Amino acid sequence: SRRVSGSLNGEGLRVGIVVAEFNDFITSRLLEGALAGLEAHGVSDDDVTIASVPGSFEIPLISKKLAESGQHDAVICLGAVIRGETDHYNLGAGEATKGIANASVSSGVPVIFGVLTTDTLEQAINRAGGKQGNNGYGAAVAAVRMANLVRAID
Ligand SMILES: O=c1[nH]c(NC[C@H](O)[C@H](O)[C@H](O)CO)c([N+](=O)[O-])c(=O)[nH]1
Repeated sequence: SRRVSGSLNGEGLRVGIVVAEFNDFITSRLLEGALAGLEAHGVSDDDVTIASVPGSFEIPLISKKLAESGQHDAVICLGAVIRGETDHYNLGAGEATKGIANASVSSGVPVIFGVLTTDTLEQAINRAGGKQGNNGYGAAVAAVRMANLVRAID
């Protein structure tokens, strides 16, 4: 049998990042983590494009546009949907998740889900550079691996 895997070598890869401004106390840290992860894996800063959107609900459209542009080998989506009193949480989180998955499958370009969906701000903080690490960094590693895996398969 043959194994096809996505290498961790990000040299030459072009990566788009869509980051939500809502909860920017959290999302700015996710962005820092993602940029650190890309750099640690050899992606040149010149090959990284960052697009800011108002909130996670707007991520699907811009991630789809970046993916379909043909200018990026992967797109990373960063946001923080924190369950507040409003049921905005359920609507936003579900739509963002579905929209991001659709952007990837419909474009054929890896679109990485780096949107925190937590009950509390503390949980989000812990996943944006706190005790549980930084989800942004993990999203960057997934982006490199998926971009290389798609290249290996195509
Ligand atoms: O990214 C988020 N956007 C949120 N709302 C804004 C939404 O994403 C859109 O930007 C807004 O509805 C305008 O379309 C959130 N809440 O309302 O709770 C949230 O927790 N996270």
